[in-house]
Formats: sequence, structure tokens, C-alpha cells
Amino acid sequence: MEEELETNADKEGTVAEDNEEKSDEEINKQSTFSLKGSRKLSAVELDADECNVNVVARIRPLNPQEIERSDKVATQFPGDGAVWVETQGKTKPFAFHAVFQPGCSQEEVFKNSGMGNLLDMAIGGYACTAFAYGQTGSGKTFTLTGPVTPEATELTQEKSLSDPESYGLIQFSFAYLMDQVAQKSQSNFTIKASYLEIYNEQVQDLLNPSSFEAAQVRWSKALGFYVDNLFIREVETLEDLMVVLEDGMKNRAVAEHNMNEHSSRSHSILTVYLDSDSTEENDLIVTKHGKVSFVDLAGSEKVKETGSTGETLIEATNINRSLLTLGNCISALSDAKKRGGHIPYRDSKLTKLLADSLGGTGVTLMIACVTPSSYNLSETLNTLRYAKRARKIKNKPVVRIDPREELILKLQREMKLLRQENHFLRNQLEFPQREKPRFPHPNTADGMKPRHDGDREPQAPYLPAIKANDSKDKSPDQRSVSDSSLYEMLQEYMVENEALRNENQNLVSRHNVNEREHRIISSENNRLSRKLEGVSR
Ligand SMILES: Nc1ncnc2c1ncn2[C@@H]1O[C@H](COP(=O)(O)OP(=O)(O)OP(=O)(O)O)[C@@H](O)[C@H]1O
Repeated sequence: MEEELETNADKEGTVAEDNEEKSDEEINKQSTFSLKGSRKLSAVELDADECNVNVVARIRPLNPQEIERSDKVATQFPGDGAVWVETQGKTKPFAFHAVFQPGCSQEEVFKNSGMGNLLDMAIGGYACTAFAYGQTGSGKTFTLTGPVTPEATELTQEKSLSDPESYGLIQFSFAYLMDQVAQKSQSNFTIKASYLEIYNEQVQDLLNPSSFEAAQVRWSKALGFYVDNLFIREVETLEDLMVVLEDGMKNRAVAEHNMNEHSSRSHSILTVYLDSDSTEENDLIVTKHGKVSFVDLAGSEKVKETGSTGETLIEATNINRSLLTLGNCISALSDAKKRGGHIPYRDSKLTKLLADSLGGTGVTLMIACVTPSSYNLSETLNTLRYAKRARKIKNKPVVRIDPREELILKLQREMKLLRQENHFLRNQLEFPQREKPRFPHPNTADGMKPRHDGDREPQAPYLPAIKANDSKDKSPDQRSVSDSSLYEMLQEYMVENEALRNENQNLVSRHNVNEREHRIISSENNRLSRKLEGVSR
């Protein structure tokens, strides 16, 4: 059974599209991880701005089958992130963050798709996703992993390492990540990777084929949707990451049909986890849990064209069904009126696992892949319409840190503001500054935080640095002591600042009364002086 991916919303969308062009520039501006802009990630931002999904389009060259059929080319490239599609004598314009024409190299796509910024954000602690979307045979796997066929997967490790010609976005990203991580040696990175596929609505662990029993997708408040018992491999070098890619690709479900000799029959998700320590205020060390997922979706297919039968027909039905759910989620999320309502994430495993990337707390890049051939016009228009809609999806990225560390960091920041206010109020009232720390420093005889020569700032109370593992080593009692101490300090500051504020206000009003009295007395004095002058005369 062929499932039609175009919903009513799509059909209506063709009319609406022409009027939507104006907002493209606005959307570009709103994107936190734009192609040009680079985002500062020096400190943990607990509440980042909203940003749109970044969308680029890639148009592959005509394939031998299309050339042999003498297919017309339906796409034009006027520049500036635009692609025009010829349909029934009319030109349909689409605009994206970037458009890659048929001749573009893999490296150009990597450099100009915003992938570098996405990876920087993953290093900075955000959950990032790059996913390739498009009909079967449109170049999704080629874009992500390069021209690698299942028979030649050994190339991914040996040849790819020395031959960037065979790289896809994933290999370029691996090299970029390892390079950046090496430059940030002080952040103490731990890198891990997992690789799974969703085949016929079952999750399979591609790095643990012996347990080829479907893994379960679960939900928790802290993690959102996640795959239970997924094998996560620790990696240290670029070669280790290449081996993860190679191992996973060998186990991926691939089959041949009329439109693609090596068609992916599953959606695959390769995730690189980047845990890093960062030193925040008062020497507090927090561990950021960034990650980047590369999602190679199976392509939508018209089974009349692909000639799928038997097993491949069942696969096609499952692929189309889950892509339909993805399309419904994208449609709902891109509509400002529906965004706050029900989003059907739970209707497929794919949308559950992409929930955080679409309308959630992650940062997302979508690569829409299409053919230039007029033979597949309706599929091309469909892909570009969804891509256009995806640009309107708003995410609210947050740095992923442990909730307890996040709380401590928030308290510390609140305390810093109170401390500054305290300092300011004391200055105004000409009170002496606080001197003694509340906590003895563990490494100094006098319990004071060690200071550099010439450092004349008022001494701030020392807060003990809390490492992620510290909490594991401490008994619950000890943990609650340090947490409650923080609360106590915060409480004390708040009470003291409140008292200082009151005192300040009293002084201000007393000052006003004095001024008034001064004015009255002065004018009385003037009056008396004048009287006295009159008497003397
Ligand atoms: N930009 C490109 N340049 C050259 N060849 C390409 C390009 N994109 C795709 N191809 C070729 O087109 C064919 C189909 O590509 P690919 O397998 O990546 O498609 P797909 O979208 O992943 O398909 P499916 O959804 O069926 O898995 C492959 O032989 C691939 O090498």
C-alpha cells in the first residue's frame, strides 16, 4: 500500500507559501546558530534564547538512470540561499539558509551548512542534531557518510582517514570535533558514541548486533525520550570514531530497489556524547553533557516507482508511516496556532527520539536532499515544502548539566548578585565590608581562599567547588550539609540585604527630613536677619 505523504496542510501550503517569503529573513535573524554568527559559549547559559531550526537544501546531480531517461532539470539557482522549481510552467521559489547545487563538494557542504557552529554548540553542552530528509535516492546517505556502499564499508576507516574525497558530513564532523576537543584540553572531555537504527518500528542497537532484540524507547522527566540499555562505546581518537561509523554501517539494513541500489531501509541515529568539565563562578566545576546526533532518515518512496514487493514493501510502508508522523509534527510545530497544542511525537519511535530536536531544548540542522529531475517533481516539492516549514520550528536550547549542579549554579549566581548589592549598600552607608569567610578553605591554614598578590578586592566568602563525582563520594548527610549551607548563606545575604535596604531607606528619608528642616531654618534665619537689620536701622 502506498502512503501519500502530502497532507491537506501541504496542499494549502502552496498558496500560503508565496506570501511567506518576507518572513524568511526574519527567521534567518532569529536563528541562534546562524551560518555567519558565532555564539559565545564561555559560560554555562541556563536560559538561552529561542532559535529556529537551521535548514539547508542539497540538490544532487542527475543520476545515470535520469540521464538515460532524458529527464528535464526542474531546478534553478538564483543565488542567496534560493532554489526555484519549475512546475507546470510556473516557477516556485524556496529560500533556505544555504542551497548546495549539484556540483558542490562534500567539504563545501560541511563548511557552509552551519555544521561547524552546530558542533561548537555540542562541545558547549547543547544537544544538537543534524538530520537528512528527502525521497529515496536523493542523496541523504551520500551527504552524511560519503559515497560508501555496504560492500566497501572498510573504506570508512582506512581510506576515509587519508582521503577526504570519501568523507561525508559525519567524517568531517568527527575530524572537527576531535580537533576542537584537543585544543580544549583543560576541559577534560570524555567522548562516547552510540549508533542505532529504527527498522520496521523496532529499535536495533547497531553497535551490539548480538543483542539483536529490539531496544525499548522510554521516557523520563529528566531525560525525555531515550533508548533503554543502548550500548555506548567510549572513544579516544578519530580512528575510534571512524570504527564506530564503520561497525554501525555494516549492520544497517540496506536493500536494492528501482530507484536506489543501496537504499537505507531504516532510520539511523549516530550520536557522539561530549561530557566536559567547566569551571564556573567560585571555582564550581560543572559537567556539561553535550551531544551531536547524525540522523540518516530512510527516504519516502512511491512504491509504484520503486517496485517494492514483499519485505521491501513492508519496510516502505513503515518508512512512509513514520515519515508521515514526522511531517505531521513538523506541520504542527511550524504553525504558531498549533505549536502550543498536542504534537504527535508519540505516534512513532522516530518522532519520539527527535522530540527534543524539533520544538525542544536542542539545536537542529536539517539537510533537505532532492533530485533536480522533473520526473520526481511532486516528491521534490514535498521535501522542499516540509523543509520550508521546518524553518519555522522554534527550539529553546539549554545547556545540559546535572539538575543538582544546575541548582547550585543558580544559587551561586543569585548569591553573587546579592553580594554585589550588599557591597554597594555597605558602600553607600559607609559600613565596613564583610571580611571573614563563612566556610574555612580546605587548603589554607587561615581558612581563607588563596589570593594573588596585589588582589585588593573585598574577600568573598569561599564556596567549596563541587565536582560531579564529589556528590557520589559523599554521604547523603554530607551532601545535604553543603546544599543547606548554600541555602543558609543565601538566606543570610537576603536578610542582611533586606535590613541594609531598610536602613538605607530610613537614612534617605531622614536625610530628606533634615533637608526640609534645614530649608525652613534657613528661611527663618533670613527672615530674622532682615528683621534685625530693620531694628538696627
Ligand atoms: N551529491 C551527490 N553527488 C554524486 N552522487 C550522489 C550525490 N548524492 C547522491 N549520489 C548518488 O546517488 C545515489 C543515491 O544516494 P543515497 O543512497 O545517498 O540516497 P538516499 O537518499 O540515502 O536514498 P535512500 O533513502 O534510499 O537510502 C548513490 O549512488 C549516491 O552515490
